[in-house]
Amino acid sequence: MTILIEQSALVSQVEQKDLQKNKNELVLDGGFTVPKVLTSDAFVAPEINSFGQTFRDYDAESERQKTVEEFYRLQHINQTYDFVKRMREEYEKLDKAEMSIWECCELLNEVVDESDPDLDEPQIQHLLQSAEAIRKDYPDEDWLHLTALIHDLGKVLTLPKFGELPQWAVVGDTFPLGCAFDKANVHNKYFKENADYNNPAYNTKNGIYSEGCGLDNVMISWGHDDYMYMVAKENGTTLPSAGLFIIRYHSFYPLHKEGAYTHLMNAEDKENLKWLHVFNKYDLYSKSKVLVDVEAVKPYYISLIEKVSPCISLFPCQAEMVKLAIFEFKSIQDLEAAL
Ligand SMILES: O[C@H]1[C@H](O)[C@@H](O)[C@H](O)[C@@H](O)[C@H]1O
Ligand SMILES: [Fe+2]
Ligand SMILES: [Fe+2]
Repeated sequence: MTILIEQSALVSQVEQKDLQKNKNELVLDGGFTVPKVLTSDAFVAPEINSFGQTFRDYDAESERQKTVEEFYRLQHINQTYDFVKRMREEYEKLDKAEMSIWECCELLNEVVDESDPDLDEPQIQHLLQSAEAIRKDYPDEDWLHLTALIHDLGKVLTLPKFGELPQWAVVGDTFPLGCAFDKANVHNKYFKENADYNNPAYNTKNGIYSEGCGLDNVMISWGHDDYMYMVAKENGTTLPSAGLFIIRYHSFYPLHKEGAYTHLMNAEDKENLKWLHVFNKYDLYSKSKVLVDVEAVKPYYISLIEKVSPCISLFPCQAEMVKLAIFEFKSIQDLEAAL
């Protein structure tokens, strides 16, 4: 996906020095500032989710609780250092299929995320709910709208055409491998059954890493975050590094919400984390049973996509997909026909 972000998106904010004292403004170390526009239409984060619980309550009795806990049991047992290494190698191959970003969004009509206690709607709704929410408060930051729109696109990995990976290999919070599992991870008791748990090379605070090594050097559990980051990089994206950081680490709740594993971050990670904190509010609290009218907002997102990227290359992992990948697919229909 080639995403061209107008330089002015960030630079123009420098001129807004007179707003710098406004507490609704994000001030970055580089001197860039991004005002949050407060209008009567501002996004208001709800206190409870659609199931009557507080958000991200993994123990509250609800219709989702058992499914979600079983998801984390499987995720914590199966995501090992070796597994992540294998998945990265598999997806780093340049085999590709092409489709438009919007076509890819529509595929998420078929995906419901089993790890999520707050939402059981098709994921296309989540993409649009989060993008619409962030758009309300940051109307001029189109790179943020786009980041929200694509941040969970990697969940297509659960679909047959993309390898039909089990949910534990695609969704849920992420965590590092190669160092000790932190208690800040939800349902962390299931790590005891992970093959890495008793490996002395991996079960100390730093494990195979050194303090401040930077998250880029850390093996994080495999899923839609890292996959989408890879897709964006391979497609030569020009999204700002904060956008890429959001895509890559938005599920790393133990770090961005609980402050665990922060000793692995470097200075650039710390800078980008500010943006992830901004983004997280819209990612989490926009989850709702009040659905976005897809057809009504489609023209805006199509124009946004056209502005930045007409098509996106995705990396399938199944053997038959790899064979087919020597062709360039212009649309999902072509892909289906070839299958
Ligand atoms: O259940 C959710 C969902 O899978 C999100 O897409 C992910 O980013 C979150 O971290 C996770 O808690
Ligand atoms: Fe996500
Ligand atoms: Fe999300």
